[in-house]
Amino acid sequence: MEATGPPAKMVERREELTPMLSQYFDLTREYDDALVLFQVGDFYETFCEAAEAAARTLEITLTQREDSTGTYPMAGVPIDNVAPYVETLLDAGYRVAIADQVQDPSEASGVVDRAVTRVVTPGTVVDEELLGAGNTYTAALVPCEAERREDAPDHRDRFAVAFVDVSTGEFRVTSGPRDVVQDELDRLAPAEVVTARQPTNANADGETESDGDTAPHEFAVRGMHTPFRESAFETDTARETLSGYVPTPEALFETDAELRVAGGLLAYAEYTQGVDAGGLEYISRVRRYDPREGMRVDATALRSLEVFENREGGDEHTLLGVLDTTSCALGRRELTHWLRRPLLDRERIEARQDAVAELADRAFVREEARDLLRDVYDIERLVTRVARGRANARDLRALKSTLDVVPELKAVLADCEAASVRERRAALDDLADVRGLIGRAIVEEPPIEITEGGVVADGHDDDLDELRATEREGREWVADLEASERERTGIDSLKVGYNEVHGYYIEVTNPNLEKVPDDYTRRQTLKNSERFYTPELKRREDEILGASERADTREYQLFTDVRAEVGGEAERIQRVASVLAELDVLCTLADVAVERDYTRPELDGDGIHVEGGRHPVVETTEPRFVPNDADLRERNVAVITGPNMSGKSTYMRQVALIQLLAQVGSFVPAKSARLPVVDRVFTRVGASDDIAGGASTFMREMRELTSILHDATADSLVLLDEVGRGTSTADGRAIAWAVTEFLHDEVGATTLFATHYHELTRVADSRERVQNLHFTIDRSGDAVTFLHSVVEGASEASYGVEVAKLAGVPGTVIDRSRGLLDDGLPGGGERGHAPTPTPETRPEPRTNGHEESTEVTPPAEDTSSDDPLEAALRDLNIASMTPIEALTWLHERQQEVER
Ligand SMILES: Nc1ncnc2c1ncn2[C@@H]1O[C@H](COP(=O)(O)OP(=O)(O)OP(=O)(O)O)[C@@H](O)[C@H]1O
Repeated sequence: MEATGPPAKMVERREELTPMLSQYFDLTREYDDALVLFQVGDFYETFCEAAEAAARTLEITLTQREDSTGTYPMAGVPIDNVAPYVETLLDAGYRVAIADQVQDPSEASGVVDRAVTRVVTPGTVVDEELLGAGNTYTAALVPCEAERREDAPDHRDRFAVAFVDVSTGEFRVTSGPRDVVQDELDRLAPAEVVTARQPTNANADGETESDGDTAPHEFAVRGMHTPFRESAFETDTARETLSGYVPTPEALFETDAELRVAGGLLAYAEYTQGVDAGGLEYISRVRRYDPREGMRVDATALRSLEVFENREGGDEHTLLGVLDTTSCALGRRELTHWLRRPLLDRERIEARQDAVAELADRAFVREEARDLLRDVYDIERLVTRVARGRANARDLRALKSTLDVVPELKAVLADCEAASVRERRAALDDLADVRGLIGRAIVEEPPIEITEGGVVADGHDDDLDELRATEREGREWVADLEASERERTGIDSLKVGYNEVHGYYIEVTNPNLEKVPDDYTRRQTLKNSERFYTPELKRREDEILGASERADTREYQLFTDVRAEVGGEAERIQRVASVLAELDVLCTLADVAVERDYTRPELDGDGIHVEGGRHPVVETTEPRFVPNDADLRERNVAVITGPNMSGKSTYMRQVALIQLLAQVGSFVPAKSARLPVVDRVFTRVGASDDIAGGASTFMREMRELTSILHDATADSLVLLDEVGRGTSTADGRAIAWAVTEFLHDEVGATTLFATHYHELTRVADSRERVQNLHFTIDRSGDAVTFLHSVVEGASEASYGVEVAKLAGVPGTVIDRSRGLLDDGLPGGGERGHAPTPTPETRPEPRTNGHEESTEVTPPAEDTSSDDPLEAALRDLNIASMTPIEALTWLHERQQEVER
C-alpha cells in the first residue's frame, strides 16, 4: 500500500532521529500495512510520504517539522474529530493504525510512551459514526489442505471460512467446497478478507511484502484483502487463541482448517481492536454452522430477484424494502439474516409461520409488542462497547431502558400460544440484576463525559455520598457568607464570588475599604474594588475543591466498576438482544402479512401451486397489478412466451420470491399457495437485463448456465430469462432447446423459462412435464393493451411489431413489417419460425449422460439466400429487440435500400 511502512527518509537517518520520530519510525515498521496516525498532543500526525498521502487524500495542509536532524513533511488531523478522516482513508483503501499517547505527559521523564491502540480496517470498524445499520463482516479463509486425502481429491478445493462482526460479536465458522464458500462470501459480503500471509519476498529485515491486492485464493470478493501473520493460522496457536473464547475448541469444529481459520480470525480481531489474547469478551458466540442448513441463494439470484439491492444498486424497490417495517435496529439486522438464509427444515419454517399467524391474528398484542420494541436501542452493539470499556454513562442508561422493556414485553406476550413465541418469551431473561445495578448506580440523565462527575447516583456509595456532603456543606457555608459578612462589616454592597484562577473571594468596592475587618487578606485589586479572603474562607475552599476532585475520581472509579460488572454479563445481554431481534422480525412479518394481504403458504411436497400470486415489490408500485396463478406440480417446466413488456420476468421472479418468502417463514403475496421446500434458487437472466453484473458476454452467460446444469437438483427452482440471446438466433435457439430438455430429462428441477424463441414452445410436444404459458395482450382494433395475465399455451405471435408501433415506429415501416411477417421475406424466406421438427429431427427423450445433450438437433433453419437484406432480416430476432433498436435497424436498412 502506498505511503505505508517506514518512510524512506527516516530509514536513511534511523540512527539520528529524535526520540519521538524514532518512536514513529518503529510503529510504522511494526504496522507496515497501515497508515499510522501518531498522537502529538491534540493532533494525530503523519510524517514524510504518509503525510503527503494524507494531505492529498484528506485535503489537509502539509506542513514541515524541523528539528536538529532535518526537515520532515507533516500533516495532522484533530483528535476530537478524527472519525470523518478515518472514514476517508478507509474509502481510499487504507488501513489506519491509531497510535495514542499511553502515558500522562506530566509523568513522562523523556518522550511520552505511545502505542497503537487499534487498527481500523474496512471490516473491523467499531466507531458508531463509521458503521452502517447493517452488519459489517470480516472474513478469513483457509484452504483445507491438511485434510486432503488421495481418495477424496475434491478436498483439494475445499476451504474453511470464518466471519466476524466486531461491532456485535457475531462469529461464525464453516467449511465446504469452493462454490459453497463463494456463496457464503457472496451472501455476507465481507468488507475485508483475511488470509495467512505467505512467506514470500522476505527482504533484508526479514519482513514480508504484502500481497494485498490479489484475490484471496482466487475467490471473487469486493472487500479488501488483508494478509495476516501466518502463525496465527497454525493449529496450536489457533487453539490457544480460541481457548480464550470457547471452552473446548476442538469439540466445536469439524475440521482442523475450521479451527485454524477461527483462531486466525480471532487473532486478527484482537490485533485490530488493540487487545491482548482473550480480550474480546463480548465475542462469546463462536458458532459453527452448516451452509446446507439453509436454502442456497447465490449472489446472482439475490441480485436478479432484487432482494437487498435493486438493479441499479440502490435499496429502493427491493424485497427488504417492502418487508422492513421493523421497530428497531436489532430487528432490521435479523430480518436481513433471515432473508439471506431461508430455511430448509419444514418444522422450523412452520414454527415461524405459527408465530406469524398468531401475531397477525392478534392485532392488539402485535401493536403493543411493536410499540415496546420501538424503544429498544441497538444493545447488541451497545453491550459490545460496554464490554470493551468504551461505553459512557448514557450508554448504560440506554441499555437499562431497553432492558426495562423486557418484562413489559413478556407481559404482552404472556398468553400467546404459538410455540415459537412461547419459547422466545421464556428465553427472555429479564436481567433484573443488571437493570437494578444500573438503576441504582447511574443517574437518570447523565452527562456524556464520564470523568467530570454527575454520573453516579446518590446512595450508591457511602464514600462518594460523604464527599458530596462535604462539598455541599462547604458550598452552603459560602452561599450564606455574603449575608453574614454584610451584617458583620456593615458593607451592604459586599459580594462573595468565585473565579477559576483565584478561587473564592469577598469583594468590597473602593469607597467601603476602610470598613474592611482585620482578618481579611487581600487577594486581587480591580479598578473599582478589592478582593479578599479570610482564613476560614480559604479553609472551606480547600475543603470544597478537595472533596469535589476526590468525588470525581471516586465517581469515575465507581462508573468503570459498574461498567465492568455489566460487561461481565455481556453474554446474557447478547442472548436477550437476539431474542428481541427475532420477536421484532416475527411481529414485522405478521404486520406485513396483514397490511399487504399475504396468505400463509402450505408446505407440501407436490410442487409449486400458487393461486393469485403477486410480485411483492412490483405490486407496491403498480396500482393495477394483475395477480397470476402458477401451477408447476405435474408439469414443472414452464416455457413462457409473450411480447416484450408483457410481464414474463415479473412473473418468474414473483414465483421465486414467493418461494423464498415461504422458506423465510413469512406469509406470501397470493390468494393461496401450496409450496415445496426448495434447496436452491438459480437465476440466469438474459444479457440485456443483467445490468448489475457489468458487461455480460455470451461466454459468461454460458458459464452461469453450466453451473446451473451441474448443480441444480430435482428440488431446485431455476429461472431462465432469455437464455441464448447473446449469440446468433440459430445457435441461441438450439441451446435454449437443449437446455430445456436437459433440465426436464436429467435434472428434474422446477424451471421457468421466459423466451422470445417461439419455437421453444414445441418442446412440450415431446416432453410431458413441459407446459407452455404465455402472456396475453388485447388487440382490439388497432390498439394494443398489455393484460399482464398468464394463460396456458403458446402465444400466437411475438407481437414485436405491435410493440414497435407502440413506440412510435412510422406507419410505413410497421405496415411493411406486417406484410413481411404474413407473406414471408422477399426471396422465398419463410416467417421467422423454424419448421416443426420432423420425427427424425425431433429429439428423443434422454435418460442418461450429459454428453448426449450436444447431439440434440435444434430446429433447423434455412439461411440460403443471396440477398443481404434478406439474410440480415432472417437473422434478426425482432422480438428480442427494444422498439428503439428495431426502429434504428429499420431506418438503417431503409437508407441502404434508398441509396
Ligand atoms: N402482473 C402484472 N400486473 C401489472 N403490471 C405488471 C405485471 N407484470 C408486469 N407488469 C408491468 O409490466 C412491466 C414489464 O414487465 P416485465 O419486465 O416482467 O416484462 P417482460 O415480458 O419480461 O419484458 P421483456 O421481454 O421486455 O423483458 C413491469 O415493469 C411492470 O410494471
